[in-house]
Amino acid sequence: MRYIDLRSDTVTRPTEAMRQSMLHAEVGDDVYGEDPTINALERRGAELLGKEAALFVPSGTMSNLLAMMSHCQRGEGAILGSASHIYRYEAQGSAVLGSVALQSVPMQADGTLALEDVRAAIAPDDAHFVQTRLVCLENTHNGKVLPLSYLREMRALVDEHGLRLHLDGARLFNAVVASGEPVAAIAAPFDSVSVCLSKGLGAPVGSLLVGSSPFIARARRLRKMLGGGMRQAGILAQAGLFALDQHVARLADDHRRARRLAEGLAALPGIVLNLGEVQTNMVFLRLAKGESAELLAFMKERGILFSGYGELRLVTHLQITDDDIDEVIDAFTEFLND
Ligand SMILES: Cc1ncc(COP(=O)(O)O)c(CN[C@H](C(=O)O)[C@H](C)O)c1O
Repeated sequence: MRYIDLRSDTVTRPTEAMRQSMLHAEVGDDVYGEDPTINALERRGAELLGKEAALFVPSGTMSNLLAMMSHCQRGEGAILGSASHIYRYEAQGSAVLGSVALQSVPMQADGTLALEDVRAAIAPDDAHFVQTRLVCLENTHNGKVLPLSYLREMRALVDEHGLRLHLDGARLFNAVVASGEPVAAIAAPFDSVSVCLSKGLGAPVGSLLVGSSPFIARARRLRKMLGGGMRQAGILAQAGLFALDQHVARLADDHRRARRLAEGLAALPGIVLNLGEVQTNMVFLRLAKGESAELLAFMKERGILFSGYGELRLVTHLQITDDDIDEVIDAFTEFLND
């Protein structure tokens, strides 16, 4: 059965054209630095984001973990949002494996961290406290784009305190396409950026961690320590190169479909949805009454998948078509009329 799978943009599958491109990728042993396709992808990532170097990593979770462990020594602290992926959905790996103290602050509705909350969370230089070293942001966060002006304000704050700034840019290119800002401009305020190739960009595997040469050299050693050293992974890196060439501009299609889905659902009685929050490929909604579990079961029977507990999340991506959007709106209409 073909599902209309709106659970996440992590479910994207390589297109036939991407597979063909992967088939002929040149490969080598990446632990020796000899995989020409991985080397090309890392160069491309560094150039695109305006940084010195980049590292191809098997997942966004590992990419963020390497960033945290490369910026922070054992016992140092990182300030991040209480609803951020690093804090909530990466098994607190940077605390468990990197001994990084996670200093969470509330996230604003728009995905930002209030500057005053971050300032207040910076530990005093006193042996009773951790030494705060890093601040982490996420862009997009739950599909929302952080304003460039805000990123620059946060840069000024971290500079004021001699801290570093990391971006979990799992969906950075969604932010680029939605904002019209060049990717290098969004990356500029950050010391390091993690970018997922395996979400909306449609590669089967992988992320790029981008930063200074010394930072990436340390991250590369830590990746090996964590067992992330790869061999002939140029086959996967080629998918990343293909995605950067062919799948960035088309993210606008995902955003358009998410908007159309949100407008269709918002018009239905019994759906609680904030259209203003639909800025890229994610639609969040609640039922005015009734159980989400019942809705999810009803939809699954009709070959429609999405996720969430309480607040439901529907994510458009490469494999979601205009007809799929119509079908989902019709299924919601049927559910609500029952
Ligand atoms: C902002 C952000 N940063 C990092 C990651 C981790 O990427 P992977 O480790 O899955 O490659 C994700 C994955 N997010 C996944 C999803 O959205 O379905 C799940 C929740 O892990 C993410 O959303």
